[in-house]
Amino acid sequence: MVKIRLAILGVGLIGGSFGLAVKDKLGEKIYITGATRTEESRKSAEKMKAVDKCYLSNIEAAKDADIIYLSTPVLQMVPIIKQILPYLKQGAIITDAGSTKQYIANALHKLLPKSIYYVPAHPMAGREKNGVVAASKDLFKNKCYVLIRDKTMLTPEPAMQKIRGLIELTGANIMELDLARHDRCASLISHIPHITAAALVGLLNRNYGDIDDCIKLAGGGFKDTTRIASSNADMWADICLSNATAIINNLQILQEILGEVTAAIESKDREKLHAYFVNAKETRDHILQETQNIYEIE
Ligand SMILES: NC(=O)c1ccc[n+]([C@@H]2O[C@H](COP(=O)([O-])OP(=O)(O)OC[C@H]3O[C@@H](n4cnc5c(N)ncnc54)[C@H](O)[C@@H]3O)[C@@H](O)[C@H]2O)c1
Ligand SMILES: O=C(O)C(=O)C[C@]1(C(=O)O)C=C[C@@H](O)C=C1
Repeated sequence: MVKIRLAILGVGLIGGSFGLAVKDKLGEKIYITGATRTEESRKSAEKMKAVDKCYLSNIEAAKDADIIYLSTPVLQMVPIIKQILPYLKQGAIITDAGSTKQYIANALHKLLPKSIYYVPAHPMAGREKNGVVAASKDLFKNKCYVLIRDKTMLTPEPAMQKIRGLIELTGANIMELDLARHDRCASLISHIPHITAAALVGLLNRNYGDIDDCIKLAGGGFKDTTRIASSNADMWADICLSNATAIINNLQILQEILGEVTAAIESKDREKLHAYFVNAKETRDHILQETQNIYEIE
């Protein structure tokens, strides 16, 4: 039986969940190697059966692989490719789960020989917990998984289809986007919300004298808007630096919006404040209606 050989570099929440999902569907038809940085996570990855064999070396994990799945923080990915490139098989396909896409794609465009292919992708699913112990085979089920198709990329169609086929095994809904649109949209729908959630917690920190009473007061509002502030700092620092233009642009717009609200409160402009909340409610209700299927499943 011909086995697909998959290497997952960075077996954490996302890499571990991907391993569990494809192993669940392919069983003995796939052999999965993994790489982690610590002995503890190496052992956990094997114990959870997210991979068949886990190494503390990216080269060991990647050298015989047909497909390489990168799931480390974004800024680790290019150095890892440089490290493993001399050991990769001809025809190997690299894909990644990074939350930003232009930075990695531009770097790999310059780096990869014609015989190694790159298919950028991004699962729009996750949790505020990290590490393989938080992984689950159903993490991507019914969630959006972006596959990048971009005219600047020379990826052959069979390589695209191979990665599409693997992603389909996770039960995700695949959506195609180009690089620039992906990074713009991800900044709005994911990156700015994370930065803002952290800012709400930062605001509390700046009023530290009141923190005990604030926590006693906390209802759903704080919890609902700050769950994602518990996410992995390593991952988010890399996302901010690798999608800087879109993030800075949208943060400036957000500051303008907050400036308008501040001015409306200062000038006691009730009509403006009312319109601010009406617009937000209408837009969010519309979004919920559009994405009803996703929310019903949850
Ligand atoms: N968490 C989410 O919600 C989410 C969702 C979609 C995509 N992503 C992206 O997926 C990637 C992984 O995120 P995660 O949430 O799984 O993080 P994680 O911390 O759970 O896992 C990352 C793993 O990579 C390992 N690692 C880091 N540097 C390494 C290196 N140089 N060599 C080998 N292993 C290394 C870490 O030890 C860890 O096991 C990131 O690029 C992130 O942007 C995250
Ligand atoms: O649900 C969560 O905890 C997430 O934050 C997941 C989330 C998101 O913003 O939606 C976070 C980053 C990823 O790149 C993709 C998905």
